Amino acid sequence: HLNREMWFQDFLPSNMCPINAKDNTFYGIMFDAGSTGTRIHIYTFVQKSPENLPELEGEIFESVKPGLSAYADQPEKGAETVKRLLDMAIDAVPPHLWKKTPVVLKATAGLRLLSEEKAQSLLLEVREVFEESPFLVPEDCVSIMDGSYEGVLAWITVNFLTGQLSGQNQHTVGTLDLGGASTQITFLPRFEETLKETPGDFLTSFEMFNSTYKLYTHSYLGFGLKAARLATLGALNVEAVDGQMFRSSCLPKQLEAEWHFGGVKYRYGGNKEGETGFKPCYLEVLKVVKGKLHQPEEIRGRSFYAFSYYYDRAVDTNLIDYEQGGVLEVRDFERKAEEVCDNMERYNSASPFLCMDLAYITALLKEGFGFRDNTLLQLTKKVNNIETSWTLGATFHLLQSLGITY
Ligand SMILES: O=c1[nH]cnc2c1ncn2[C@@H]1O[C@H](COP(=O)(O)OP(=O)(O)O)[C@@H](O)[C@H]1O
Ligand SMILES: [Ca+2]
Repeated sequence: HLNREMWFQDFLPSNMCPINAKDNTFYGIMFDAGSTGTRIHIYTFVQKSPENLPELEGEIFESVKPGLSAYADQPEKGAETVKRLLDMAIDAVPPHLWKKTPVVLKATAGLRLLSEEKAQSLLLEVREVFEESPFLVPEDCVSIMDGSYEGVLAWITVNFLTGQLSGQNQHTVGTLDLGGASTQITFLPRFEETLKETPGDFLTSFEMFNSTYKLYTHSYLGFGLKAARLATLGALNVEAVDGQMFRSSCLPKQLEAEWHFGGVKYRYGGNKEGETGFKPCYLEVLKVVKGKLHQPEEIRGRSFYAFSYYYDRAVDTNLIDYEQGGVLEVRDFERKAEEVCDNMERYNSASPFLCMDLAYITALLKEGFGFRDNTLLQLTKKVNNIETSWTLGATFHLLQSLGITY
């Protein structure tokens, strides 16, 4: 369970407090070592006077691909990618504040799936990079984050940015994060019934503004979009993948190609002789999710914020605008999956996995979590120009635990 500190009361969304003079600026650096990429988030906070609350002023964001787990056998090279991103922070943070600016890296599903030994040697190399930097390096500066934190911290970010964690009328929103290797669902249950019928390890409590929030949250390892591709192909947890050809009705008939994920090379292709298209494809992806996820009744009637690969695939298929995002219904993903899967030749300039990805997203939402066709999804990349990522929630926690904010 999360600790029950009240770490939010010192922060207000910057749009709620007009910014005047920058009397006192401070920074926090959070690295997201995701399964498909490594990202740096450099947050700027302004504390105008001791009695005023610090405000989140802005963010500098940069990312590199692939993620650390692709360097499982070359940890030093992996750490080098982190170093290059950290050099950005050297430029962004004024020298006199370097020593007061904490830097932390949290890894998610990519490293969770590696062997303990390989993951630890990667983290060790990153730690050395941090220790050689001029920044404040806390004791626990590099780690693999627990999946339940990932969901809760993203929920905090979104609800903080939308102003739901302050003031009276709090209408918190649930969050859906679809990563490469894992996926998270998080919401604040409104009904006693939900708490009763939910397994204990899906509930996480914490306190803020003198209220205790008991969140429903779960991270499904192996249910991220890229892990789901492997599962659909039947290549997940297969010992000797070398040379083996994995085929699917979700891929263009004539396709034969190679794909690298998590340091492993996979050969995959279409159903040359057999069926292709939405119907057979949906049956394939259904096997990956059916009966594998907990379905809280309450989410059927609620709307959710969705980001990461939900956002990316909606952009790729023109369901939403890249800059604006937008509101979709679950059935919009299904319609688009049908359109793409039944016309793969027309979409062959896009990723060969587009049909599989859309079919999987549809199956995950409908058959996995149990959402309705008309459940509303707010697709969001940024709120007030800040990335919707667990990293902001993690930075609040970090600053509070270091006593940088009171
Ligand atoms: O800061 C961010 N802003 C927006 N999207 C992000 C951010 N960080 C990660 N993503 C999205 O997350 C997805 C990749 O997931 P990731 O590599 O984090 O896998 P994981 O969460 O399973 O470890 C991509 O869709 C990527 O665009
Ligand atoms: Ca992620």
